Amino acid sequence: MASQLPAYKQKFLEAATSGGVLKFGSFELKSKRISPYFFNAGLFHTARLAGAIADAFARTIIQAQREQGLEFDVVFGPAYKGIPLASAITIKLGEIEPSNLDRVSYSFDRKEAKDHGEGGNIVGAPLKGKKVLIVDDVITAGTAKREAIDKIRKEGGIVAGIVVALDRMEKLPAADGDDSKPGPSAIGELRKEYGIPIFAILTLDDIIAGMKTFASEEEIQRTEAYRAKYKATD
Ligand SMILES: O=P(O)(O)OC[C@H]1O[C@H](OP(=O)(O)OP(=O)(O)O)[C@H](O)[C@@H]1O
Ligand SMILES: O=C(O)c1cc(=O)[nH]c(=O)[nH]1
Repeated sequence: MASQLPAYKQKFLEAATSGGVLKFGSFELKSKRISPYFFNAGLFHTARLAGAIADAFARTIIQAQREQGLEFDVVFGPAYKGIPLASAITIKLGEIEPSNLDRVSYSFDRKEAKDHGEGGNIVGAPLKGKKVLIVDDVITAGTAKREAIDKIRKEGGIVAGIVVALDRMEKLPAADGDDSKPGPSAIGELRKEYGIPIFAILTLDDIIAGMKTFASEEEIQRTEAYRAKYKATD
């Protein structure tokens, strides 16, 4: 239930709801699935909402450091929505734990390489030899995270883990295109394949539990039906 979430996650869910970040309707995803809900992290654009998402990420990251030994030098945000996240989270980490975390840098990629000036693909901290933590808004099929991992490795970085605002808890797209069959989760396969830890502030289950207080019965039913259709087996 949403009321059983830790206070900082509950606060984040309330910020997402009050900021209109969580939308209901019909949305085509990067994976081409048609979803009745959409988490638009681009709407965390006011000082208050940008602070709220950065705070929730920073607390999740610090908890993962304390409890699971997560170690990193650079916070990397994949273009585009990961870019403001990486810079805001880095500032927040330095504010919350200056003695330990004001040494952390941020970095992000360009969707298209720049061929003049400093050139290249990466803006911010160089990644060579660094432990790199990927931060992003949402994980659905994991495609964007695989692309980010490839880019970081190509630059000589070591991927330390991934933190997302929302795990949609979806199965990997089926190789034969038949999404009606059960399948493993995008997040679980990434963990196994790359041997990295992955953390999410919220999951679809948290959102559905929270929806009882702010969404219509029809929106809840459509979101539950989508979860039943695409939820991973693990
Ligand atoms: O788990 P996946 O199936 O990869 O999908 C989720 C990703 O797709 C979107 O990014 P997109 O590449 O559309 O870029 P944007 O940040 O420019 O919106 C979204 O911001 C997530 O990062
Ligand atoms: O899978 C996606 O493309 C996606 C889902 C979502 O909820 N939000 C988003 O920005 N992208």
